[in-house]
Amino acid sequence: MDGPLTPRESAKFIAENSRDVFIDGGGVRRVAELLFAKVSGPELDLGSWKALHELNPRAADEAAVNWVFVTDTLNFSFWSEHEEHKCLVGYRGKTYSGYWSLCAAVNRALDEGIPITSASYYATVTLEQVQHIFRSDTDVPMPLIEERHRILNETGKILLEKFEGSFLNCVRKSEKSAQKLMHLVVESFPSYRDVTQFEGKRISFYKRAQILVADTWSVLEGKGDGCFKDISSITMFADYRLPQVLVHLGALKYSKELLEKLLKGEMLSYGDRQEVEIRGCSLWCVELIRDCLLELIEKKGEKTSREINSVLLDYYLWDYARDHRADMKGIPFHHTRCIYY
Ligand SMILES: Nc1nc2c(c(CN[C@H]3C=C[C@H](O)[C@@H]3O)cn2[C@@H]2O[C@H](COP(=O)(O)O)[C@@H](O)[C@H]2O)c(=O)[nH]1
Repeated sequence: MDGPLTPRESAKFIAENSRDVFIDGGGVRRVAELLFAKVSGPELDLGSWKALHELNPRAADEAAVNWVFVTDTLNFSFWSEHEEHKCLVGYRGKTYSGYWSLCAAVNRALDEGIPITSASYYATVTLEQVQHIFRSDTDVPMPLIEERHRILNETGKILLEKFEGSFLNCVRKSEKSAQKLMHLVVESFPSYRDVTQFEGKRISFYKRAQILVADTWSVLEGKGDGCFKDISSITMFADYRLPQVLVHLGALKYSKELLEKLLKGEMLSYGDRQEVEIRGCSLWCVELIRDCLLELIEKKGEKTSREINSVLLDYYLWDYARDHRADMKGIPFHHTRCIYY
């Protein structure tokens, strides 16, 4: 049986058939212009992955690659039903929420001498140990903690069996191809198989596999084993924050019916038509923004040796969403509880 459409093909197909989510051409151009002003700045640069984020590893060694692997294996579903009542993790004097609470908990465990990034440890870690490692400073635990435990055991065992316990061996098997690495990850690790149906076709988003490839590229600083010649083929990562920021910036629009549903905080299930339309149109929207930005650079003759790709645009927009949380208060994000994003 053929594999699913690639994430890019999936997104195009969804955008062409979407009923409740729409891409706004004017908004796409405005976001491209916002990004054009940053094109020579520090944010749209590979180095920002370390420079702007104190919890990310400083090193570019095997331990750092294994830090990225365990973190992206658990990189899903941090949202809470009530924004003011959520999981928080204090680390080195700062309090972290959402995705960063995961990274803070991993670094706290390492400081406590718990080898949470070692497959030989997390392949057999117990639920109680996982609950301790990812404990919250509030009475709201990290969501899906049992699923996180199951996935750690499953993923650790496979990494030991197939890749001698180190994700760097998986990277090296991909011969510096981002696509080969993404597919090797999806074939080897079941929890990364972010695949569903739309209008009778099998489609893929591979959100965690794509961000894993991107974060591996970033932690290795685009050099050596991380010098992926085809990194530009990786698309944005279809999570629940990017749609919110794209609506906030006017590049994406929801139908009245869908907006009302989201404002009520109604849950959407993984694979629901509207959930797929939100993820697919967001992905396609970022592809169009990238195309528009590259045209602007060409037209205005902005001399930049720098590579502009969907990964760097995604990182920038995700960080923008983080930094503009207050401005985005009125813009709902869709609530889907799953292990894929
Ligand atoms: N599209 C996209 N989705 C991303 C990320 C990241 C973390 N990447 C950072 C690390 C290094 C880079 O420089 C990035 O700054 C997490 N997520 C997703 O967001 C959601 C969590 O959101 P909140 O509840 O607000 O923390 C959840 O689905 C999670 O899977 C990204 O970069 N892009």
